[in-house]
Amino acid sequence: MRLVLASASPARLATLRGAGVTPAVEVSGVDEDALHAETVPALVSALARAKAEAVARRRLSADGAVEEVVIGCDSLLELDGQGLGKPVDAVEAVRRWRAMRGRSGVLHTGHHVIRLPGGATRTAIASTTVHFADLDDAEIEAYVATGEPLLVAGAFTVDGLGGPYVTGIEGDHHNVVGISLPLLRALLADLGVSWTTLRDPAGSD
Ligand SMILES: Nc1nc2c(ncn2[C@H]2C[C@H](O)[C@@H](COP(=O)(O)OP(=O)(O)OP(=O)(O)O)O2)c(=O)[nH]1
Repeated sequence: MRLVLASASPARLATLRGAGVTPAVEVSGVDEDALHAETVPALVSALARAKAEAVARRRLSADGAVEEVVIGCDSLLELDGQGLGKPVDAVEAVRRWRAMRGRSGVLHTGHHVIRLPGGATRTAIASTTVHFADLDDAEIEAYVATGEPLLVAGAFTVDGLGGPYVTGIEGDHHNVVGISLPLLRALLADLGVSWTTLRDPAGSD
C-alpha cells in the first residue's frame, strides 16, 4: 500500500521518512485563504480535508485502480483565540513573538486520510500545548532575521533554530512539526491499513 502526502511541507516529509515511510508527494495547490471556520480546530480540519480531497480527486482520475492512502494536513498555532499560520513578513513575525514570548499557545494539526480507490475517509485533529521562552527584543530580531519563522506556522519551530525558544510542550512532538505519527497510525488502522505495510522495505535508504 502506498502513502501519498498531499503536502509541500519538507517537515512532514522528513517526519514520515524518519519513521521509515517514504510517501509519494503531491502538492494540493489548495488556496488556504479561501476557507474559513468558526474555530481554529475546525479550520485546520477543513483545510486538511480540502488538501487531501484535491489530491485524491486527481489520483482517482489519473489511475482509479491504484490502492493507496492520501493524507492531507494543516497546522495553525492558536493564541488568544486566533489561528496563526505563516507570518506574511518579518514585521509580523516580530509582532507575533512579542505577543507570544513567555506565554503558551496550542498548535493544532488537522489530519484527513482518504483510502483509494473506495474513498473511505477518517479525519482528526491533534493539539499540542507549546510553552515559549521569554525572549528579549534583540533575540526576537535575531531569530526573525534567520528567515525561519517566515516559513512555518506559528513563526516557530520546535526542532529547528526555534528550539531554544520552546521551553516545553504537552502532547505529541511530531504534531508540532506538522504531522502526528501516532494519530496517523490510528487513522490508518481505522481504515484497515497497518502502519507496518507502509514502511519502506528493510535495507532501503
Ligand atoms: N520543522 C518544523 N516545521 C514546522 C514547525 N511548525 C510548523 N512547521 C511547518 C510545517 C508546515 O510545513 C508548515 C505549516 O503550514 P501548512 O500546514 O499550511 O503546510 P505547508 O504550507 O507547509 O504545506 P501544505 O499546505 O501542506 O502543502 O509549518 C516546527 O516546529 N518544525
